[in-house]
Amino acid sequence: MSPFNTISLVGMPGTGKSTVGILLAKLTGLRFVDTDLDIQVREEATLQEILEQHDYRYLRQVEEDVLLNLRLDHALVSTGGSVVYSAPSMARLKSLGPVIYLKTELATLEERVAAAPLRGIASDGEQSFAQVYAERTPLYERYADYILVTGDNTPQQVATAALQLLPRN
Ligand SMILES: Nc1ncnc2c1ncn2[C@@H]1O[C@H](COP(=O)(O)OP(=O)(O)O)[C@@H](O)[C@H]1O
Ligand SMILES: O=C(O)C1=C[C@@H](OP(=O)(O)O)[C@@H](O)[C@H](O)C1
Ligand SMILES: [Mg+2]
Repeated sequence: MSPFNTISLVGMPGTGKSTVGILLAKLTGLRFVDTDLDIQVREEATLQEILEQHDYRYLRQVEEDVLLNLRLDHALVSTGGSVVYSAPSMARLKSLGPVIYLKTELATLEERVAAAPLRGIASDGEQSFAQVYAERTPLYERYADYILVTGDNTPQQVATAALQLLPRN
């Protein structure tokens, strides 16, 4: 039996929540839940289609509905970057277990996101990526139980470092 119940990863798009999350699920013996995928199944549309057919506020609302209703026990939860705009979602995640903020420098994130132009961001289209980073950083820091700076580490190294941060029951 895993010594962990629920562990959540938060952070900017491109920081590695999904990539590191599945590796950390394997290291901890937890199920892997990527809330972005549950949003897509619920809406029968990709995130990009949801953003095109509605707007970022709608995506944030769906994200909150999914976060509040999804089964999250014994799960490593990779969230979408906009989850921190929902206080109820963050309260639920924090009540279930530690929240780890994966922190990556802006320039690295910009490169990763530019390499995948169809991954949408749930923010006002008028905002630059740097403005979104500045707006969200204090939110990630506020909700984080642990802050893990990813640096130049590989996803496997980040997952191993995350495991070392966590207390065991
Ligand atoms: N530690 C890392 N080093 C190099 N590339 C990474 C790292 N973590 C993630 N990536 C790459 O960055 C991109 C975004 O990763 P992803 O896991 O989808 O981020 P998120 O879920 O936080 O948006 C992917 O192409 C992934 O392979
Ligand atoms: O940060 C954001 O606004 C978003 C991040 C995406 O997830 P990742 O953080 O996994 O890229 C996804 O939830 C959606 O496109 C909105
Ligand atoms: Mg992701």
